[in-house]
Amino acid sequence: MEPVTGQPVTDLLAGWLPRQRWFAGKGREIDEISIATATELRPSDPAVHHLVLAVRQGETLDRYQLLLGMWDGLPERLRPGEIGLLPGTSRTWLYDAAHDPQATRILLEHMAQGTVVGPLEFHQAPGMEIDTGLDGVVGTAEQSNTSVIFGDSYICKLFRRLSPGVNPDLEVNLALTNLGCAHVPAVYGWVELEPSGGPGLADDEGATLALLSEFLRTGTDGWQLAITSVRDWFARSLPPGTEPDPAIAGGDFASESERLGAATAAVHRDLAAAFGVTAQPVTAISAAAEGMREQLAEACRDVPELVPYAKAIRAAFDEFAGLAGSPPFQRIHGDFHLGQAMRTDSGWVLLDFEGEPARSPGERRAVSHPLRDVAGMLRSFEYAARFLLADEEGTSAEGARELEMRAHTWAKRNRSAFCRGYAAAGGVDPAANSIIVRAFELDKAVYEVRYEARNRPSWLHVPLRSLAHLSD
Ligand SMILES: Nc1ncnc2c1ncn2[C@@H]1O[C@H](COP(=O)(O)OP(=O)(O)O)[C@@H](O)[C@H]1O
Ligand SMILES: O=P(O)(O)O[C@H]1O[C@H](CO)[C@@H](O[C@H]2O[C@H](CO)[C@@H](O)[C@H](O)[C@H]2O)[C@H](O)[C@H]1O
Repeated sequence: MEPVTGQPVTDLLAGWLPRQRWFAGKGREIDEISIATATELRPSDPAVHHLVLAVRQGETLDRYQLLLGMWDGLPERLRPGEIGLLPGTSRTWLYDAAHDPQATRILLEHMAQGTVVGPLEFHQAPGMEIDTGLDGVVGTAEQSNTSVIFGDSYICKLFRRLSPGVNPDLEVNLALTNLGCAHVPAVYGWVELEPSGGPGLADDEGATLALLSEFLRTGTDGWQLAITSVRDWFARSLPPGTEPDPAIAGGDFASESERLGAATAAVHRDLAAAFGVTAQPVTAISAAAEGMREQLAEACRDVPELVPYAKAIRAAFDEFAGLAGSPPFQRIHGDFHLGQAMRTDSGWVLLDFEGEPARSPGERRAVSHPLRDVAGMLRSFEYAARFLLADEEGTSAEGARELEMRAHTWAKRNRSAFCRGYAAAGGVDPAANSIIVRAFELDKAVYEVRYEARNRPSWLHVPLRSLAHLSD
């Protein structure tokens, strides 16, 4: 294989990276890319190298992983991963080998054998046996990383932006699998970058590179189920004089929401058992409120559309800060929304315990109030109910009012059902802690405003519209 570490390759990657969904530094200039580690996994036909790229953007140094494939003449089936022609050659193509079953199978083989290749440590979970005879296909879900699905058996998440230390998704899934929790996918294996994995690394903690989990063959993600229900409710014609009640819609989702609430409480209970519960000093709530205020100030600087709501949001944070007591904090999901839960034939399964992509590794693993997850899911019901409203902008004022009212009734019904299920299964009762829930919801909506402005500007109206209601 030709050298993969030269300037022409990094120049090519500098053009390709910002076009990737998973690249977290969009909108900021790339000052420098260097190759921190390059590990040959296969010498030829196709050659496959595992790369850790160190990407400097201003003060920020991020690390990303890439399975880099190289072919003479790229076959059509690998076009989705095309990076470009290796400069100085006329037919040697570089491509993202996550799209190549021949390359991704190597990951399974190494995990099954528990091999160490250079700085890469492959692991098979205790008591599991990985079938290495399966072809991998890149998943099509909207996601922050890249997942490769192997037959009906496994899904392997390649963490793209590497955070130092063990990734909480691996840490939590492994701990809950060991406890026998029925609401997370079983862990089959993982890959780690050993500490001090090469030049250009900002730390010496190593990183989790990949997580191989049970593929939930019968699963449908909660977001898809919820928006199907919303669409059904929006399309339903109501006989004149009928009270608009989403319970009568064919696609009513409330009993699923209630079961999802119960599954969330069960996962919180297992997280507390696995990682413990820590009584916080009386200052914990005011410290959390301070974090919320800081995020709000930064978000207002980044997204001016948020400014009109800031005063009311700050007032809710102040009310939260004034609460007395020392709440028990514990590990939580951290970025809980409908897309992070799958309904399978045996119930709800929670996914992706990585926390919010924009938070620091320390924040993602920090203990917090479990109602923060509840608030995350409540925001998601708002999203599901409201994101379709923008599509209806051509409708009359009366039609728009009707849809707004339907969105409101759908969200209210499903929010209540989720909270009911959560409390009935032993979770902290959201209804009895409305100041806390409201502050966490507003904090999440502020995060979302920033997230949407950076990643999906056409969705920015969704959290902004909610803020108009929430900050009333
Ligand atoms: N174990 C699994 N079985 C089936 N599908 C899964 C599984 N884990 C994740 N998915 C699908 O992949 C999507 C993205 O997964 P997620 O862990 O949230 O990735 P990311 O952290 O990259 O956003 C999920 O919304 C779901 O549709
Ligand atoms: O799933 P990720 O860990 O990548 O989470 C990020 O992306 C989510 C969107 O894909 C984003 O979630 C927001 O949009 C969802 C609808 O697509 C909605 O259900 C959520 O409530 C809303 O927060 C999440 O915030 C972000 O961290």
